[in-house]
Amino acid sequence: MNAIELNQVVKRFSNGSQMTTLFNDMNFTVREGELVVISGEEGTGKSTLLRMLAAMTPANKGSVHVFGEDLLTIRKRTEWRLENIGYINEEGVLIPYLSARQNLLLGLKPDNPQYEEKYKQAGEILKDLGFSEEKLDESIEGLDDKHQILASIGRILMTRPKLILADEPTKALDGPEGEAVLDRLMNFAKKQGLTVIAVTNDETIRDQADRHFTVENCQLVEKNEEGQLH
Ligand SMILES: Nc1ncnc2c1ncn2[C@@H]1O[C@H](COP(=O)(O)OP(=O)(O)OP(=O)(O)O)[C@@H](O)[C@H]1O
Repeated sequence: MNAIELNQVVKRFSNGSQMTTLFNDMNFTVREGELVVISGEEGTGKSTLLRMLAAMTPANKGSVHVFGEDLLTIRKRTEWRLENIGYINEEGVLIPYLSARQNLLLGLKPDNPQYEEKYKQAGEILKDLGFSEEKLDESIEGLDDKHQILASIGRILMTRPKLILADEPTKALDGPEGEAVLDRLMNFAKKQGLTVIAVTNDETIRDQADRHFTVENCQLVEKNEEGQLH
């Protein structure tokens, strides 16, 4: 099954008397389990694309299907999003005085029958993302920026999303640090067979992706390794 199918999508915004067209008759298909990177200039609509895929903003024309669900007519939008989408951006929300593991377990009481399983799952996710055993139980405020971002990502992965939409989550980190975080995320997704659409200009991460697109002339244009059209 295709994870994503966009057909003839038009997306525009009006700012007063001015109309900005971001996408015009745009088509985009992603298979389940693919890792896709989208890069390109500021303001071309990359974040808007991710928000359309998360049913957070509708297309003006055309059709948007995610895991077979028609996002223009979907009824239980919030539930669907919580069940299927892991939306990762710069704004991680963590409780600073709790540990990374406790943040992943938020809302779950120790007497919940699922607690033990979730406790184990939280540890596994954080270790897969690069946490050492002792860092799992250190409070968030004692962790470096890289581990704080990884913990935010871990919290999103706890909901077992099928589609990860990552909008420059490592913008605040230095090149190699940010790269290491995205690398962990990509490896996690590959191992779990998750589908990923990541917006980043990091070339190393781009090389790890199955496919790479840029937004040009209101279209998603697929690039090969040399940055040329297929
Ligand atoms: N809700 C909105 N209302 C009006 N205009 C909007 C809205 N959301 C986005 N835009 C406009 O659409 C354009 C594209 O924005 P978007 O954030 O999708 O681009 P981007 O490629 O992700 O850029 P960046 O790399 O800066 O995040 C911008 O000019 C922005 O001002």
